[in-house]
Formats: sequence, structure tokens, C-alpha cells
Amino acid sequence: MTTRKQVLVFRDLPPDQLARLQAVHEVTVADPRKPAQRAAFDAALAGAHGLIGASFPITAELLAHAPQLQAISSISVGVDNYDLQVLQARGIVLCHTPGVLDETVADTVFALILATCRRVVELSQMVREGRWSGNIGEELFGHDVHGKTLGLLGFGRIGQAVARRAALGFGMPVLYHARRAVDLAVQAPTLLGRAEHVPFGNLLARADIVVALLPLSDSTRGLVDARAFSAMKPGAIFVNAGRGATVVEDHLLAALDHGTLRAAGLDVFATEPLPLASPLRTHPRVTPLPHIGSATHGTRHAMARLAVTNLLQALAGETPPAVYRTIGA
Ligand SMILES: NC(=O)C1=CN([C@@H]2O[C@H](COP(=O)(O)OP(=O)(O)OC[C@H]3O[C@@H](n4cnc5c(N)ncnc54)[C@H](OP(=O)(O)O)[C@@H]3O)[C@@H](O)[C@H]2O)C=CC1
Ligand SMILES: O=CC(=O)O
Repeated sequence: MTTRKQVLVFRDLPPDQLARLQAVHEVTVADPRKPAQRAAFDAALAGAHGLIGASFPITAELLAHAPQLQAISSISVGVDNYDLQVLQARGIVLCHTPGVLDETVADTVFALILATCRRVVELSQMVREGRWSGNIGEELFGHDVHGKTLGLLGFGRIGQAVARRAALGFGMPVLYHARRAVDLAVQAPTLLGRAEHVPFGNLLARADIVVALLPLSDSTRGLVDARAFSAMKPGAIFVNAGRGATVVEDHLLAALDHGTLRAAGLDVFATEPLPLASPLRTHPRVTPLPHIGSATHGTRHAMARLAVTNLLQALAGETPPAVYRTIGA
């Protein structure tokens, strides 16, 4: 029988997944983002062997108050909320949820592509507000998605799921930029002959629709800046569903207002929730979403299930199914 350890759950889990943890370990549920639960979070952190949650920065300072910590299980694929250097130095295992959300996030990306190109939200709002008084004129027409060239910044699990929709469903030529080319014959045979690995500038110059699906790291922070926007085709559409801080938001606004960017669809922002004062919230040519890439009942449950399995196995000294690759590497 394994020794019961202390587990701190810092974001709500579905009841069946919480029960899996409680069957094996002593569990405290405390969300540090809720002021009323912050003291309970801090108290539990001091004795925690395992953490499970998401959407809260686990900083070096916070880790210094968790001397017993052995494993963190993030209910997300992105790991930018965790101080990777401290985790590596202390040998704390970090797990995440790759794979189970790819198709759902790709659906969300396509919703943003279609909404921005076809002005879905703006025109729906017109109907709701009783401003539909006749056939719409050319000034409200949209732009086709099918057949247009898609440029993907990031061509990992989710980028490839978006590429499949684009190439196979919408007849779109796909360009992608990543540091390494993907061997399509082995990793993505359905995209063989349909996706081209190109340098960053080449993609920006050729794509009608640019989609960023990049993790946030030192190499991607602020990558999409004024230079990048000015290199895009006149009338380009920009979608970001990776992380907000990979884009310089002031430069994005300038490209919309003073450049030639047609519209932007954004699921992620440098600061979340998006501050009320942010001009991105109300800009007429921005379609903002509240970071819902993976937010379906089925996918959020699959993420929670994988995250719980990761933590149970890590605390049992086994190799979890989804350890973030750089830890211990
Ligand atoms: N909006 C939402 O709700 C969600 C957002 N996400 C975000 O999407 C990101 C991607 O997820 P996923 O597809 O699973 O991740 P992967 O690790 O599978 O893919 C990441 C891709 O980015 C590329 N990349 C990384 N660094 C650079 C760089 N400096 N320059 C160019 N390309 C780079 C990688 O290629 P290479 O290493 O060869 O450069 C790879 O193609 C997550 O990290 C997360 O931030 C994820 C889920 C939901
Ligand atoms: O943004 C979501 C994630 O899973 O990462």
C-alpha cells in the first residue's frame, strides 16, 4: 500500500476525478485566485507533495514555500505558468495534458478564422440590435476562407490539427513556421504535399490568414511585433490561440488602426482576464474570446482525467503518461 501524501488542488476538478485523488491521498482544495481561499492555499502548500491545477503562476517564490514538493500536474498543455528552472534544479516532476485537447482547440481556431473572415459576430450583433433593415451592402461583405493560404506559426500537435482542417476541409494551401521541419511522411501523412515548411518572413509575406499556435518561451515572447505585422500581406487576418505574450499587443493594435491588417481573432491575451481598459476588448475588428480553446465538457474532463493520472503515477514513483519533456532531460 502506498503512503498517503498531501495533495493540493488549486483549480476545481470534476467530482469523479477529485474522488480518484481522495481515494489515495490527503487532499486540500484551495484556489489561490479566490481571496477567501488564499490562506488555505498557502497553508497547504507548506506540506504539499503534489500540486494539481492550472491558470495560476507557480513562481520561484511560491516554490520556495513548498519544501516537500515532488510533482506538479498542470491541467493544461502550456507550461509557461511554471518556473521550469527551479523545477529542474529541484527534480520536481512537471506533467501536462498534451494530445487530448488538440481537435477541440483546432475547432476553436477555425471558429475564429471563420468569424473574423466572415464578420460573423459583428453581423449577428447587427441583427440582434434591430439594425437589419435591408440587404447588406458591399461594405459589410466578408472574405472567403476556402482556398486562401493559411500560415501557421507553430506546427505541433494543435497546429497540425488546424492544418488538417484547412487543407482537407477548406482546400487551403498550408505554410508553417517552426524551428524544425516536420517529417510529414512519418508524423502527418495526410498533410504530405499539402504543408510547406518556410522561414518566418516568407510565411508572413505569403499567407492570407496567419495563425499563431506557439508556446510562450524566451524564444517566442514578443515574436509577432510591428515588423512581423508590416511584413504581412495587405488585408491579412491574424488569429492567436497560443499565448497572448507571443504578440506585442500595442503593435497589433497599430497594425489594425494604421497598418493593413484586416482583422484579428484572439483567444489569448498578455493579461487574462482581459482588463476592461484594454482597447482589444472593444476594437471593431477584433473578435475576442475568453481563452476557451479547450473549453468543451468532453475535453475539459479528458484533461482533468489525464492530469489526475499523471499526478497519481508521479507520486507513486512511476513514469506518468505525460511528463513535460524538459524536466530531468
Ligand atoms: N487557447 C487555448 O485554449 C490553448 C492554447 N494552447 C497553447 O498552444 C500551444 C501549443 O500547443 P501544442 O501544439 O500542443 O504544442 P507543441 O509543443 O506540440 O507545438 C509547439 C509548436 O511551436 C513550435 N515552436 C516552439 N518554439 C518556437 C519558436 N521559437 N519559433 C518557431 N516555432 C516554435 C514548435 O516547433 P519547434 O520546436 O520545431 O520550433 C512546434 O511546432 C501551447 O503551448 C499553449 O500555449 C494549448 C491549448 C489550449
Ligand atoms: O491554454 C491552455 C492550455 O492547455 O495550455
